Amino acid sequence: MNTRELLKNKQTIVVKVGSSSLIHNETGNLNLIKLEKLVRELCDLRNQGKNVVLVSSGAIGVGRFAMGLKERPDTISMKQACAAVGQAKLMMTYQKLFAEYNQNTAQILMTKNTMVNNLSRMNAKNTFDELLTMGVIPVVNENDTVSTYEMQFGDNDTLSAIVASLIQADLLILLSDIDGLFTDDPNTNENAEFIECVLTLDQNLLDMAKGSSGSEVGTGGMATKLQAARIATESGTDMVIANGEDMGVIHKIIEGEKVGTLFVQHKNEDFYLIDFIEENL
Ligand SMILES: Nc1ncnc2c1ncn2[C@@H]1O[C@H](COP(=O)(O)OP(=O)(O)O)[C@@H](O)[C@H]1O
Ligand SMILES: N[C@@H](CCC(=O)OP(=O)(O)O)C(=O)O
Repeated sequence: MNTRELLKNKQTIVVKVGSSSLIHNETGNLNLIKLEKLVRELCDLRNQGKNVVLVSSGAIGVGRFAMGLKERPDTISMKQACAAVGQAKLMMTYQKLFAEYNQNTAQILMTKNTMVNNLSRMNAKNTFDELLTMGVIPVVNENDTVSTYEMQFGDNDTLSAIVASLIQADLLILLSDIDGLFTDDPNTNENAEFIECVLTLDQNLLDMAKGSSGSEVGTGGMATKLQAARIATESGTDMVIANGEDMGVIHKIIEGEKVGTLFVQHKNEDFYLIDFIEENL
């Protein structure tokens, strides 16, 4: 059986969706068609008996639109205020859409402290485990409203890999505005070539990922996605980066189709998530 075929057997799946996949670039408002399709795909995974966690960005972008801000907020307090407005709106929209399929959801907002503090981490893990046992889909985001630099993950690519590692998920899917990893940023280099599968994350590969985002609302570009790949694969979780333009890509991945870039897990017994967070984030 090839590596793609093995994705059919994944039982606990974390799906991360970036702001660029949820928000219309032209207007800054929510793309309800995409959200609706995302929700349908996730509910179908639940119908297949799989455990599902959604890590959703978009709080700051949605809040910015609601407040009528033309520019990206650049101060911490402005970002926090936008996130406070936007997270509530985002969650309200998710709950409405999930309710159409009778699917319960829960909101989990995390900071770096949630992970580095032993008690908080254990509480978070217990909550995830209990929710998944009850068939709920947790919707996770960074707690941007209270996060300042010292306690921030800073991007949801990293956060989603941390969540996948915490709950020992067997697959992490990052949905972005790009088909996967290329040899260079295809938005600036037309000769960039698509990479279908990555077995080893070496320096050569890390150098291909540029940090700047391709959209008005995204954060971190490809660099944070490769950092996520390191956390996931060393924790024993396969990871796929795919294009969220068509949310149908989720079932294609689970059916073993060759879409997106697959990073094959190679569990490293010497990889300690908390050490990694303290040393790198
Ligand atoms: N090597 C690379 N391969 C693919 N995309 C890259 C690469 N380097 C940089 N990028 C950029 O990363 C962007 C995706 O990241 P980002 O905008 O943060 O999306 P998201 O909101 O989905 O997290 C792409 O649109 C692309 O411009
Ligand atoms: N926590 C922030 C998003 C941070 C982030 O990583 O954004 P993205 O690059 O769009 O996944 C928010 O909800 O606006």
